[in-house]
Amino acid sequence: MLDHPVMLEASSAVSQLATSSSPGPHVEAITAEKQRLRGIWVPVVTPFKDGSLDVTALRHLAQQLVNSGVHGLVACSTTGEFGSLSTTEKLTIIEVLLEITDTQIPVLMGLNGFGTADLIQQANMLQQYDIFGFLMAPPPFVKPSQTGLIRHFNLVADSVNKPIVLYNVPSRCGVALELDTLKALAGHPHIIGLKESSGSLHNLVQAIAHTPLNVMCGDDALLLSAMQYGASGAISAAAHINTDVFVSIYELMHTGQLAAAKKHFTPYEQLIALLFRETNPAPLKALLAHQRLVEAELRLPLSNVSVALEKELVSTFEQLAQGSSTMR
Ligand SMILES: O=C(O)C1=N[C@H](C(=O)O)C[C@H](O)C1
Repeated sequence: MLDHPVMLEASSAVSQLATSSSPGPHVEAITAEKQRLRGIWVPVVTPFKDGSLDVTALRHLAQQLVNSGVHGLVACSTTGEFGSLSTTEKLTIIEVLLEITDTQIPVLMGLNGFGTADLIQQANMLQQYDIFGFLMAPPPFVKPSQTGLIRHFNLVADSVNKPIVLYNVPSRCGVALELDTLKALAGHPHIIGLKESSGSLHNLVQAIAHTPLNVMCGDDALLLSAMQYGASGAISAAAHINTDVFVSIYELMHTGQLAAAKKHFTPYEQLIALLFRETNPAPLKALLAHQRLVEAELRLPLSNVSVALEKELVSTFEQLAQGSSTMR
């Protein structure tokens, strides 16, 4: 792969950056951006129709999320089926989300790949867009050591002039970002946050207590507990559904109204469990298709949920809709 001229360039950038780690003049701006990493951020599903990117549905869905008061959007994350998207499709998605948010709401971009040099190259191309920053997990399948991860993330962070939000999701990556690794990475001026999706409240609390990172809950079922312990908000796939309710829950928690937040959140617990019973985003797409927001179409190897789960999702959603007139 390194024979390609662009890859050679990126590889030499890696060697140069390995010895330097000086923050640039944009560091103060990045510190200000940290204030924006809060609230309910939605990792937007990628709508497909007859095998192609459904730009009309994406535009409509994004507009609906913005109208519902969401604090940020994430493009091309796990929920966005990044692994099945071409570079051209990723750029179209970014363009659509930036057009709809019109600089009013930050858009984070999933930065995914296997090798450091490749990620640096991708990041340099993507940062020409007016995105907020990058959401970055450890490379899946590779299982680097924690030392390797620290060098990897620092080199990518050195090469960009935008914020990076780390993404701890060992179930998908095969390796965790351990606390000492987070502490080390938090020293980089561009690394401002963590999406904690290990499913462990303990890990989330440790990251909040021992690092300066803004910690976003990445496990929808833990939203309330995470915020009780000081999470800045959530990057929540479930918040595609009745987004305004999730925004209200965040606002209530943010203002210390736990009982009221609980009253809103409890009815959603069953729906959240169903949304993750089969691999996200298949259940979510089934429910969004029921709402006629997207087609129930995924790209292989992801496939549609079972008929039984689809029925359960729809009936749980309808029950929520019936109860919502009193809750909203
Ligand atoms: O794509 C995301 O961002 C999220 N992905 C998680 C997953 O699919 O494992 C779930 C979380 O709600 C957000």
